[in-house]
Amino acid sequence: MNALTAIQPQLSLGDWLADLAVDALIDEADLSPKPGLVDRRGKGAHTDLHLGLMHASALALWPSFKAMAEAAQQRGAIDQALREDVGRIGREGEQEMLRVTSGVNTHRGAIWALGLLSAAAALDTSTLAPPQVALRAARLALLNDRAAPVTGDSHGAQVCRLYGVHGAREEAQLGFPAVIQQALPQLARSRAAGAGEQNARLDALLAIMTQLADTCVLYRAGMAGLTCMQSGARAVLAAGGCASLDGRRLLRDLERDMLRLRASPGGAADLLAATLFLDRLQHGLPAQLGSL
Ligand SMILES: CC(C)(COP(=O)(O)OP(=O)(O)OC[C@H]1O[C@@H](n2cnc3c(N)ncnc32)[C@H](O[C@H]2O[C@H](COP(=O)(O)OP(=O)(O)OP(=O)(O)O)[C@@H](O)[C@H]2O)[C@@H]1O)[C@@H](O)C(=O)NCCC(=O)NCCS
Ligand SMILES: Nc1ncnc2[nH]cnc12
Repeated sequence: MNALTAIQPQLSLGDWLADLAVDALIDEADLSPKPGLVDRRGKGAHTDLHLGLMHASALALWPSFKAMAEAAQQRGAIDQALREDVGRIGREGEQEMLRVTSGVNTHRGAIWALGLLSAAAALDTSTLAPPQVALRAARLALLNDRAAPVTGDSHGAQVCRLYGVHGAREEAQLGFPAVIQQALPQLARSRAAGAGEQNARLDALLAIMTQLADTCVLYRAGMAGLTCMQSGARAVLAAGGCASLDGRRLLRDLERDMLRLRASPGGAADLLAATLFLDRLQHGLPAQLGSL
């Protein structure tokens, strides 16, 4: 032990991954101006959500993310037992979220995405590059959770049937293509172009929105709403992104259209949080953790 380690608090891998997950959720919620979503300016297209609730929900999920990471560390392999541990902890996390928010669904999709990614990261800390972590999360998501209630009546399941699209489950099972192929490359491009961190993150959100079948948007605003979201996001990026004047004007137009349709891209918001999580994770373990 040296003078530095003596004054530093002990940090476990589970603590660190839960910190990253909660930070990603809070950074996503705070990022502004996001079209249709809760941000620092207000409630977006929602009546029952606000920024304080998003923060309270994110903080309440810390123990669940830690528990999912620890389960992965203890099991040490992608198998049925780990899948069912993660499913059980995720469902308990959902209950805690609903308790803290008095029944409002703030982060259902985020528990799923960040829970799988936290477990996937904890499984092998020697390979924390985003594609590898996403691939491990996909392999876990592909396993059947025998304890999961079979209802098929979630909003996501309803619109997936109606429109023949893939929702949150398939996004994870495919290795988070919206994050790996759209958001992270856009984040890097916008940073390299000098956009500034907040604009680069907004551009990453828009990159997700250009392609995603966001079941929240489909449920509230149908295919017309989804088309509006995707084409509006494409227009902003084609005009130079959120750091450009033309891009900002088009972002305002997109927000106006989303609010008119009552459309909220909650799925895209969750995947932005997943993007921010993987972006930080790839810088590796902090010194306090040492080699695991
Ligand atoms: C496999 C599950 C993710 C369940 O998926 P399913 O599609 O069956 O269920 P939904 O209840 O619809 O939840 C999916 C949530 O995922 C987000 N999402 C949407 N589209 C996508 C997409 N294409 N890719 C990735 N993620 C996506 C989205 O979450 C966000 O939106 C929520 C807020 O939306 P809001 O507009 O308020 O909608 P509602 O409150 O539902 O209604 P209205 O207000 O419109 O009336 C917010 O939560 C964001 O996070 C979707 O909501 C998995 O969750 C599962 O299996 N759950 C069962 C329990 C379990 O076993 N959990 C363990 C998992 S580790
Ligand atoms: N900022 C946000 N606004 C609305 N729904 C969300 N789901 C996840 N993040 C969200």
